[in-house]
Amino acid sequence: MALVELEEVSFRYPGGTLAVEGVSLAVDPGESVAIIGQNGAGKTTTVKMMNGLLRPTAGTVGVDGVDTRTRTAAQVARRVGYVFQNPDDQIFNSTVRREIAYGLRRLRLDGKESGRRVDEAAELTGLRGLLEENPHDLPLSVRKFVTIASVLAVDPDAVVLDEPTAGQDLAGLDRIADITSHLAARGRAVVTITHDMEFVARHVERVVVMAERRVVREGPAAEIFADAAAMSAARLAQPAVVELAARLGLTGVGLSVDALADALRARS
Ligand SMILES: Nc1ncnc2c1ncn2[C@@H]1O[C@H](COP(=O)(O)OP(=O)(O)OP(=O)(O)O)[C@@H](O)[C@H]1O
Repeated sequence: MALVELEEVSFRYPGGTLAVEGVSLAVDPGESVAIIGQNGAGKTTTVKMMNGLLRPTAGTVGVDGVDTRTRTAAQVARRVGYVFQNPDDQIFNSTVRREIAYGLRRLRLDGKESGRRVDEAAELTGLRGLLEENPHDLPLSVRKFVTIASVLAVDPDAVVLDEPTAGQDLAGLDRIADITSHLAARGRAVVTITHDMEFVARHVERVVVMAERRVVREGPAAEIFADAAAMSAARLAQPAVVELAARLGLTGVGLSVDALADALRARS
């Protein structure tokens, strides 16, 4: 059974904007999925429904087969964690330690287990030396890791990362890739919303393309990126390695620079 399943889901904001229309989408335990698409395509609204922050105005969202409408947002968040696009929408505690520990209060863990979870999440996100800092004094790229750590500490079955790579330098990108690998190794599902096609090409298996409120294409990353017409219709740029391979007339090369270099050597 899928861990998260959206069936014919639509969402209209109270102001009247129809943001998502007829979306069906399933995420299996342990899989890594990227949702890509132009601004305003409905990506954030879709994932907010996965974690119970928003309830669909039509259709159903199931987590482990249970309709999210029958659960509180806190109960759904325990299973599907959501890291906000803007850390400042999520952070409100006065130290990094308190911020990471905040979501654990609902889990009624003993002090030792709670401390262990905070330390592990801080280690994974590079925050070990910053636990007593006020998160609001830290740069945006680090605040993003604070929000990731607070979701990791809860250890949900699925983690949704909304634009995790925005504003990150190379070390930050590597750290995000390490975090997603760590989650995969633990059998957790990861759903990433991103405009960073290079990151998707390197680290994500399955891609869902959204355009104008709907899912317009989904499949293995290599297949989607090779479909120039679909990418262009969704107003998305192909990763450089895919575009270069196509221009060189090399097909089926995949998404890695190494594979492209091998294919070129083999041809010459
Ligand atoms: N709180 C809100 N109230 C009203 N309309 C909203 C709200 N949030 C988003 N929208 C609208 O819903 C539509 C979909 O927005 P959404 O944020 O889901 O798209 P997105 O694909 O995540 O875009 P981006 O890449 O810019 O984050 C847009 O037209 C947006 O303006």
